[in-house]
Amino acid sequence: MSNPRIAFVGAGNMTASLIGGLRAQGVAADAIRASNRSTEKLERLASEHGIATFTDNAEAVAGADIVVLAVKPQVMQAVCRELAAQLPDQTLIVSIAAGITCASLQRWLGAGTAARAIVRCMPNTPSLLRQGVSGLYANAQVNAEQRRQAEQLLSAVGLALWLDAEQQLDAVTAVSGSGPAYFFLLLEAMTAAGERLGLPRETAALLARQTALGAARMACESALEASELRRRVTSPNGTTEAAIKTFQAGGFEPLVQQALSAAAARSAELAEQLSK
Ligand SMILES: NC(=O)C1=CN([C@@H]2O[C@H](COP(=O)(O)OP(=O)(O)OC[C@H]3O[C@@H](n4cnc5c(N)ncnc54)[C@H](OP(=O)(O)O)[C@@H]3O)[C@@H](O)[C@H]2O)C=CC1
Ligand SMILES: O=C(O)[C@@H]1CCC=N1
Repeated sequence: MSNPRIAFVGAGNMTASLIGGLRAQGVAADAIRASNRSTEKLERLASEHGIATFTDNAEAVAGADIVVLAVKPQVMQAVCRELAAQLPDQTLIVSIAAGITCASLQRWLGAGTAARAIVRCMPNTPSLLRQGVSGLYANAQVNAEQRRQAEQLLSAVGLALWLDAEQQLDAVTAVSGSGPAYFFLLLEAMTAAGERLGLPRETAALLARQTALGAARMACESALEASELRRRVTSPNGTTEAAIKTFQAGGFEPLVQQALSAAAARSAELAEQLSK
């Protein structure tokens, strides 16, 4: 099956990014369908991409080779139970929901059926610009062709990295799923600090944003480690050293570790709570 039919259930931000990425890669509009509870987002997707849209999830998934579950974690159980009887055993299920395990999906999609082929992914919001990164985990039922299809789907919006263990998705969520928010927090703090140091707010914001973009591109495009790139900015006894020493005296690295551990723990806790 070289041109799989893909149905998206839930037509929010992540679905809009994925469909935009697939269409930009040349996937035909008639290979893509989407459903959503309300109509506004569906109308936008239909007019931007010419895809068929539905308010009935069962209608959207009929005949699909791949069903992408892209609703919030809290409504996933109800959506799966509603679709369980509609999905043939061989359908590839791709879930992008945070903290919903393959075991829960399998149970909700029909305990009586054969084990489902499920790929769990954790993308992030830069997918909107096709600059995302996703961690992917496939259960044992996913065959080589389905792995390739899932990778192609997530690669349409950025990098797609396979994981060996489902549990690693908690760490991926902590690093890259939630990660854009950490950089935005740093931008907010740097902008406020620049303003307090006497710059107009817009100038401080522009300096901070462009610096983030330049630093991210250097980190991505250089063969050097981040630590070496940092060392090259840091003149002995200069201004950068003064700032870095202040960050470190305030416990910057252990604080980052604590923050990411809290995100990973919350991801595991959500999985536990939502599995009931
Ligand atoms: N945002 C992020 O940074 C990331 C999010 N994720 C995961 O992606 C998933 C989607 O997130 P995101 O796109 O941001 O969320 P959104 O809230 O933008 O999209 C969810 C969509 O699901 C729709 N929906 C709700 N209930 C149903 C239903 N019963 N049937 C059909 N559609 C329904 C909503 O419709 P309506 O508008 O009518 O309520 C909404 O459009 C989540 O599970 C999240 O955990 C993963 C990685 C990163
Ligand atoms: O904050 C959250 O729970 C979701 C998962 C990753 C990004 N947003």
